[in-house]
Formats: sequence, C-alpha cells, structure tokens
Amino acid sequence: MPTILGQNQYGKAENRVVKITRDGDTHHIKDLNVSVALSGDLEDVHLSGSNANCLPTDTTKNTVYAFAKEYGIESAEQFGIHLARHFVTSQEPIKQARIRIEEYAWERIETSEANSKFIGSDEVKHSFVRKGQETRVSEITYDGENWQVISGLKDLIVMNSTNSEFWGYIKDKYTTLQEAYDRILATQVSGRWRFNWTDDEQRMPNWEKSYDQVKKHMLQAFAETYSLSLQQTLYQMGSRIINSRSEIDEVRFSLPNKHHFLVDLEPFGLKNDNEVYYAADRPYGLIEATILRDGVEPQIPVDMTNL
Ligand SMILES: O=c1[nH]c(=O)c2[nH]c(=O)[nH]c2[nH]1
Repeated sequence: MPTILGQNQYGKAENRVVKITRDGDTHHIKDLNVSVALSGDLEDVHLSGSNANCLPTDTTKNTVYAFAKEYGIESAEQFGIHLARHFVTSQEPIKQARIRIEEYAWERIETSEANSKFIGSDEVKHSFVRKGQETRVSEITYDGENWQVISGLKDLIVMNSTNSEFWGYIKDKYTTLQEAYDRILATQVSGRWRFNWTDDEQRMPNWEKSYDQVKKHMLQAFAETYSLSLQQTLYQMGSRIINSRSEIDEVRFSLPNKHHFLVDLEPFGLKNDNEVYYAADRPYGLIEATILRDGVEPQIPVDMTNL
C-alpha cells in the first residue's frame, strides 16, 4: 500500500539552560526550558535514509547553549528569535523553525536584619527563590488526649549562584567528580516541622504567623550560609528554625541536590566563564536529615512522602 509522509518536524526538546550574568556581586538568572522543532526538505531523511539534509538534534541542543553564551538571554522572545533565525538562514534545507520556551522566574531572597547590616543590603545578591507558591502541608493527630501537629512545605525551589563549594570528599576507584570551589547550589525544599504544643487550647500557637516565620528563617539561612555541602546548608536551615521558633522542637528536610553542570563550550571556540549551565533533572543527590531541640525525641517519620 502506498503511503505518504505528512507533516513532520524534529529537534531537541527541553534543553534546560541556566544563564548567570555576574554584575560584580549582583547576579542575574535566566532559567529556560527551550524546545527546538525544525521542518523543511526532510523527505529523504524519512524515505531514503539519507541524512544529507539533517541537522542533528544534538547540534540544535549545542546551539542553544552556545547562543546563551554568545548573545546572552535578554528575554525568552529575543533568544527564541535568534535561534529560529539562525536555523532557517544557516541551513538551506531547514525552512521553518519553531522554538518553544518556558521560563522559570526567580526572585531574590531577602536577608535577615543582622546580615543586612553586615552586607549593607536587604537582599542577598546571589540567592534566589523560584516564583510560584510552594505547597503547604500539615498533619494533625489526636488520640483523645494529646495532639501532634506537624506542618511543612514542599516544592519550594531555591538557588545560590555562588558561595557553595564541595571538595575534600572520599575518592575511590569509581570517583570521577571534580572538586568544586564555586558551584551553583539549588534544591527543591521539602520540609516538615513538629510543634511542641500537645494539649492546652489556650496556648495554641498562631499557625499562620508561625508558618510565615519558619519559611522566612529557612530561606534566610539558605541564603546566608556559605556552603561546603548541601548537608551543611540543611543543618543550618534546621537549626535556624529551632533557634528562632520556640514552638518547634523538630525539623526534617528532604533536599534533592538539583545539579547544574557547566556546559563545555570549548568545541565552539567559546569560554564558559561560569555562565552557562545545564540544569539536570535526574539523577539527583538526595540529602535528608532531622534537626532536633536538645533532649527531644524524634517523631517525624524518616520517609515523609506520604506526610
Ligand atoms: O553537597 C553535596 N553533598 C554530597 O554529598 C554530594 N555528593 C556529590 O556527588 N555532590 C555532592 N554535593
């Protein structure tokens, strides 16, 4: 039975590119998910197996990262226009390019009063929280006598574009990781905290105010910690909460290490001066720990996924 080739397009989808622009101490982030779809004289590629008209999808990916360095990312629209024009004008068989871009917005983390005096600003210039609300969670248990209240949040995404190192770790014959003296530290916070309130209705905490304050302290500790590991940052976040909120005795965090790998731009004759990163989604390191007020027994379950 004769068949015909209908509409067709191809390209690399979901190129996660993070561009950090360093204006002295003040860093700016552009975080995009770029999908390239090309079409044109591609019948032969499908019908005869000749790839003479095929620009590899791998090349379209490299172009996204190289353009982030060469032209910067002023806006998603400007970046998309650059890419689309490039594919159509540089490759004769390519007649149409469709660039779809999702942009993830970030805002700066406001610093604590103490640190603000120290750094002379209300904002940490390299610490960001991704826009879009986290999900707030809680679990309330009552046995007729005592209450247990655990609150928390998930999907709160934060990033430090500097002040993070990781080195001095064990190296065995399977270790290939290079030591890092200035890396991006990013995580999607899942946290739970347990209140020490159990019974007296008169002395119930102000749950709304408590949540806002816990979140604020957690973010400030993330932003203000010069990190030698995500484990160390986690501990700082937890202890900042315990030390500043007397109503809370226990905090548990599950922090995926959202790896950002520097893209090798050397093959394109470009120097990547800690600017263009590939944001990997998996696999990821998963760092989990409980921080307790001294003398308190842990009660938050180790596995918080169903909490
Ligand atoms: O902060 C980190 N902690 C680790 O345990 C670890 N392991 C790894 O490969 N990278 C990192 N980063």
